[in-house]
Amino acid sequence: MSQDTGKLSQSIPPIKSGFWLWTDVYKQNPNDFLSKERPRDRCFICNNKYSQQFETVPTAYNCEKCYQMIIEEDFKNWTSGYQELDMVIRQSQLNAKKSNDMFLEIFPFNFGYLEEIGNGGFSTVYLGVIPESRYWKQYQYNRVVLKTFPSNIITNLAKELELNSRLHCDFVPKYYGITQNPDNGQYMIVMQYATYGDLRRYLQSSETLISWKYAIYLSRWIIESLYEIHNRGFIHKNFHTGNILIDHTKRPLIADIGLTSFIEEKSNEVIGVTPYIAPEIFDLKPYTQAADIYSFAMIMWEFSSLQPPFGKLAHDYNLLINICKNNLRPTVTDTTPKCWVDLMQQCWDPDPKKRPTALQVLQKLNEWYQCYESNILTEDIKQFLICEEERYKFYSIERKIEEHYSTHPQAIYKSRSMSHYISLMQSCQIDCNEELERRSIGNSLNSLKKKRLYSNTEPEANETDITQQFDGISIDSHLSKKRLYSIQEKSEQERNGANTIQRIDGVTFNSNLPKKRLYSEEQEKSESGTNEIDATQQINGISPNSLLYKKFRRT
Ligand SMILES: Nc1ncnc2c1ncn2[C@@H]1O[C@H](COP(=O)(O)OP(=O)(O)OP(=O)(O)O)[C@@H](O)[C@H]1O
Repeated sequence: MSQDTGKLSQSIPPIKSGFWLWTDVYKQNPNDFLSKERPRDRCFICNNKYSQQFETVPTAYNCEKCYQMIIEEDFKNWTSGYQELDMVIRQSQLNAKKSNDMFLEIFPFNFGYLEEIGNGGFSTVYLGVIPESRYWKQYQYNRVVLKTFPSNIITNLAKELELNSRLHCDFVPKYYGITQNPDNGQYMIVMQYATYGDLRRYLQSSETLISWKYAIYLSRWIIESLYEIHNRGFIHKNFHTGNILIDHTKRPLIADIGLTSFIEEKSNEVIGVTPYIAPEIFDLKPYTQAADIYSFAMIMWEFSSLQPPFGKLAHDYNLLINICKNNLRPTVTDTTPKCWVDLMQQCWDPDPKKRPTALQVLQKLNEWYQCYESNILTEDIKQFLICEEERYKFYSIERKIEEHYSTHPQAIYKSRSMSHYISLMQSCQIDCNEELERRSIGNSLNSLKKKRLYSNTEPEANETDITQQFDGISIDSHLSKKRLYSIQEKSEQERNGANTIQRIDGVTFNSNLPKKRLYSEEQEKSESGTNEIDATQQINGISPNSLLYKKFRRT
């Protein structure tokens, strides 16, 4: 048997075992096979009484021992071409105990006409018809989704399959196995087709105006699914409305579990859709489940506005800086009940520790849903009812206007690597830290001078921070602004411009320090021989064009 060839064995020989015995009998006379006369309490192969009945379709009521034997016997007859993939498929087959348990297999590439129905950051998604497979009968002729997987990340495919089989439950789409396109060698996942596509498109589709009641219903399912994921110790890490699928019963399913968990192993690799990524992730803080809650807040906002977050803005470095450093969040719409806003705002709190857990959000949404269902008019439900009407009036007109959905050409809702932005932010952070460090040295050296400066003001009372901004990045320096100001003459402030903006290498530095006043103190200090460091800045070794700096240099 060839391993790691990158080629799926297309001609899998039939095996002479219980499977084929079973399928042969079934093929010849399915009614006979399923007839009542057939002893249901005995294994079809060894005829022994079951200790534990196995209901998996391929074995149809074999005992565990025979099931295991048949499965293992068949291992030598197929390969995906990759050992790690084979391992995952084998394990899923051994683990399958009930008919709806994950049972992965290799499908021949014979899915009829493939219709492209979507594409994400890394895959293209097609709709096809499942062929007759080696084991399964029940899905035959059903529509399935084929999702491409670049062959250079076959480990991801194995990981995604493994995680899906480990997580297997009814809130993730069912995975049936893999196939390979013989024309280009591309591997594809064969998975359940979610009839209504992804939630982003579903919210925007012209036929459905999602009422608040339905928004609560859907978000309750979504958070319950997230809770299940968290409860199993996972973090989704790429939670956005493109990865939430709506099945034929209009229930949400959480997709892309495996890919996102895989990212965990590459410590610095952050992949996702900008508006849904929690700000702390850009600060290279470790992923926690609270990051998923932040993403959920964006999904809540999407329910309220029927638009993707930050759709009118370019998803660039500027936006990131505003989100991470200025706590920029999407604007709350008028037709959103206050209780929804409150919960959403808690979920997008910049401090991950202050965000509620999935369970807490679930409890809240459950409470709303139950009250709504039973017409219990709590204060929250009254808010929903008022907004329901407003929402209907507003969106029935607004949604017809194309502009409502039009997004900025640089608003990107496909997952992509954030490494570039993270390095940019890190280098800026380093500059800022260096500046702070420099200042703290300066401050301690300044202590003598400050004592003198403050001597004619009240102690502590006027203590405050000076906030400086590098293009929106706030740096709190622990200088005493008010104190400094209090000894400042107003006219002097006006003359020298208290708010000095310097632009260095495209980075705006906005210092509120009264420079001249400081300078005069600096000058005194310099003259007295102390190594004074001023309140102006040096970034990346480029000196600002400030009077204070120049004068200081001269001294
Ligand atoms: N099982 C499915 N049923 C129906 N539509 C699907 C299914 N899987 C994916 N799609 C559609 O294809 C789109 C892209 O798929 P998917 O999100 O899995 O690709 P991706 O490359 O992993 O995306 P991402 O950008 O999130 O990484 C989805 O947003 C959805 O519209």
